[in-house]
Amino acid sequence: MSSTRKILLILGFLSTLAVIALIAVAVTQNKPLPKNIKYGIVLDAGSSHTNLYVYEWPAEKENDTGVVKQVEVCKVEGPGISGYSHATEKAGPSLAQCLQQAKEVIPSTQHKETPVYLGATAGMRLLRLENESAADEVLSSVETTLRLAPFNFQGARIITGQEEGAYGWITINYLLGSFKQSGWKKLLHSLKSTSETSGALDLGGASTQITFVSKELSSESPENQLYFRLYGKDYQVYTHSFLCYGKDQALQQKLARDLQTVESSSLLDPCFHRGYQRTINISDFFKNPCTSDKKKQLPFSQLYIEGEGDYQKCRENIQKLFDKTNCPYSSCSFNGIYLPPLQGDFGAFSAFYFVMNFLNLAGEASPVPLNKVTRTIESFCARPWQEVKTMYQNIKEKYLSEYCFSGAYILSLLENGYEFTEDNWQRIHFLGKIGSSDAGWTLGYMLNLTNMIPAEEPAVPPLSHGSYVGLMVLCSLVLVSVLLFAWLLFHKPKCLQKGVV
Ligand SMILES: Nc1ccn([C@@H]2O[C@H](COP(=O)(O)OP(=O)(O)OP(=O)(O)O)[C@@H](O)[C@H]2O)c(=O)n1
Ligand SMILES: [Ca+2]
Repeated sequence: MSSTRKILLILGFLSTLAVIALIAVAVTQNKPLPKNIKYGIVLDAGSSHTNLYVYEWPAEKENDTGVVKQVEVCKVEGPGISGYSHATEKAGPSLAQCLQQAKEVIPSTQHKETPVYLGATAGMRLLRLENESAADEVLSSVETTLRLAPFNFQGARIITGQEEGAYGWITINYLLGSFKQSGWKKLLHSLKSTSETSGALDLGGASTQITFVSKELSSESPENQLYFRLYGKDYQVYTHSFLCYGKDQALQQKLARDLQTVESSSLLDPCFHRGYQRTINISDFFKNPCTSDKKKQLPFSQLYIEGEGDYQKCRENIQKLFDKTNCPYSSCSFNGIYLPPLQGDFGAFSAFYFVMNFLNLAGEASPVPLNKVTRTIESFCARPWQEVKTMYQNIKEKYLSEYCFSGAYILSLLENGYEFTEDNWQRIHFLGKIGSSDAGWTLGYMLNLTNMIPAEEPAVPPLSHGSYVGLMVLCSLVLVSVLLFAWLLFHKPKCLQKGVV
């Protein structure tokens, strides 16, 4: 064997060894470390009920988008915390069972470091207007209970309508991955220019929020304008929260209007099914800040409501809740509130979803056209109460009896209030969950308070661990093949040489 051949053989052998070593190091050195999971708890103290959410995320990926997910939701028994205004000391203890559930989900070694937040929404905003000291007592009762839990208490407060709108928008766009793409996805998205955000529509029991990115640069109404810098991008967002326009309070407002013209203590209501009856107490009715301006002395203390099941009449009745007469801006939704032109897709959640989902109109696969939605709600309202009740025996009577009103109210709010049309109706997507997480303001609230959404894009390697190892292996294999090929080409072994028999 010639000396050059020997050197080549050694070189070939050494490079094969080097490649094997390289692959071994790449695979072992970059093996992901065992997952270090963090947890966070948010209580959504809504007007109709309280939900406790447990979120988890890998500690080392805290600043990435889309890594936080909901692992548990617990529905607190009984009314929302604002419902404890006559027994404020009972508000806190009502949360005990769900806190116990959170203790079981989160490993006990991590209880102390797990932040817990409580945000109260429109029910408590109303209670604060009606009876401030009762609202304070309710909040201090829930604070006492939360401080006694083994978690890291971070506060219990009434959030503003603006915050509620903004955090709902952050939640859905975080979960939909609209904020940030990394690596190849980012390149693909910038080519397709699809990195748009979705607007957020939230319908609660006592308030409703509309939030979306608006191109209208000059802000006519600064209180509706929010600026965010998220993952290195600026967002100009419009938001408004309508107190008293959640579905329960809208019904109260409608009834308060009806009460202005009733002649006796019984009322024929087109928004309830034929055969349905309900009694309301007049004494408490006008204490509510949503109805107090319609206060009227009546010669009876109870109102007997009887359903009529007439969708068209119900729509006309509800439409009166949206005052379109005065607009001090270039454009308005209703009640003189600024609304820039609607833009982009919208995610509609909470009662928007509960109601449309019940009516099979959420259109999870593809949006249901507006005329079909109208026809469906119209025929649902026309069904007699006995028939509806028999058909849906496992649905709470309170919810079931109001789906006709709610369907008509949702259409009225979207069509008359915000002026969605047949065309852009298709851009509304009714959604309950995105992945495993509920759509709502709680996730966005936690992301903000734990500083998990950076203003600037974090410096991340362009390739994921898997792609990096894959590329290493591929390059190494190519290298070995080239070397082997070169060796074979220049130093054909005897057995491959022509003429050797
Ligand atoms: N399966 C369900 C669940 C809830 N609801 C109704 O939907 C409304 C809104 O519920 P939710 O979004 O939970 O409101 P809250 O958060 O309690 O109210 P707010 O946000 O205004 O404080 C309530 O009237 C509730 O009765 C319903 O019709 N069907
Ligand atoms: Ca809510």
